[in-house]
Amino acid sequence: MGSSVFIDGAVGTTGLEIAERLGGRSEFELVTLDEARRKDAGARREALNDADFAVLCLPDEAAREAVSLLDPASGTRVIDASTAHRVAEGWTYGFPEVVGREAVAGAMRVSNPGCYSTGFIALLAPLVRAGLLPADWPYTCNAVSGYSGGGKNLIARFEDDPDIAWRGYALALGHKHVPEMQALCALEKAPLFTPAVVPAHRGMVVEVPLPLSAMPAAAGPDALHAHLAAFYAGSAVVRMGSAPQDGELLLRGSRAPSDAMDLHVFAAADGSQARLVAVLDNLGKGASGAAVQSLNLMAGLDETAGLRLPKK
Ligand SMILES: NC(=O)C1=CN([C@@H]2O[C@H](COP(=O)(O)OP(=O)(O)OC[C@H]3O[C@@H](n4cnc5c(N)ncnc54)[C@H](OP(=O)(O)O)[C@@H]3O)[C@@H](O)[C@H]2O)C=CC1
Ligand SMILES: CC(=O)N[C@@H](CCC(=O)OP(=O)(O)O)C(=O)O
Repeated sequence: MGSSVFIDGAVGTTGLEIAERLGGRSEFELVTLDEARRKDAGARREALNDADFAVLCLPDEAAREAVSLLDPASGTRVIDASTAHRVAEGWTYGFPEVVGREAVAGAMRVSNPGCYSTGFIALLAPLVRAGLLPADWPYTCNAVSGYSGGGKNLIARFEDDPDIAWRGYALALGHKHVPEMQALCALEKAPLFTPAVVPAHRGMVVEVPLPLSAMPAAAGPDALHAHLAAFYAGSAVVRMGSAPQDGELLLRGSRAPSDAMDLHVFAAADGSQARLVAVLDNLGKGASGAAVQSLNLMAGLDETAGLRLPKK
């Protein structure tokens, strides 16, 4: 029999997609609670402590509660999809390509990265750590997400009001992903992050514009591209994207679900400016795909088992 996996929040957007990726796999035995008991603290406590792995697909408060229901002696290993433990002590950040596969494989507590943070960290962390971009620069990050990134409530909002063409938010800055973006990239200053939602169900584009000629100690675009390509050479999930046709990058509303992430380095011909761009699925590498990748590693399996990795 496979390892038991309890999904707390199994009927939510992220939970359903994790269950889909685990369904039919003999290495795991899925445990969920029925409708009458799924929010019952006693039933959740029992399921959490009985499972080999618990995957929390809950709002932050409910995720904190789930952790408080765990008996440390139970040995249950946890993956939390919420923001609650991303920079918390004792938690491993579930981005194996960046923190190391062994760190995730051996962890008891793994915090799944935020969707926007996944794109930002994939682009910047290797470059800043290698000294190809400065750690003390005030970076900006512009991003758009499909509305499933906001879970059931935002899905309902966009489906009820098809007239919304663009929704800017976090207008007072300080979006909840900023602390993990700053910490994982070892940045001295918090990035200025401007997220927005577009009327597509899934998919996202995360961009870091770089005024290279104004930045002290910044490498040129070719060196940035070469370093990212080498850094992710061993990954089937994070890839360098192919050059867009006709000079445009499109996010299609009909995009199929994907657990891959494609990175691009676009640059001015004279190398004075560049745009680092990550294209991913908020429900794929941005949430459920990332959780399954970490779960695979924690269970000692091939990290890509059960993932949806389309050709470029
Ligand atoms: N959607 C995305 O693209 C991403 C989501 N995440 C994170 O993943 C987590 C889940 O998000 P998402 O799936 O989108 O959200 P949803 O709102 O779609 O689902 C959350 C689920 O949790 C259930 N729930 C709430 N409180 C409790 C409780 N006390 N006990 C048991 N179940 C509870 C909800 O129940 P009910 O159905 O009754 O409301 C709902 O089914 C969040 O922390 C989110 O920020 C992270 C990255 C990307
Ligand atoms: C479009 C949208 O609303 N996106 C969510 C982030 C989704 C995500 O990554 O969730 P957690 O960090 O909560 O786990 C937001 O900006 O709050």
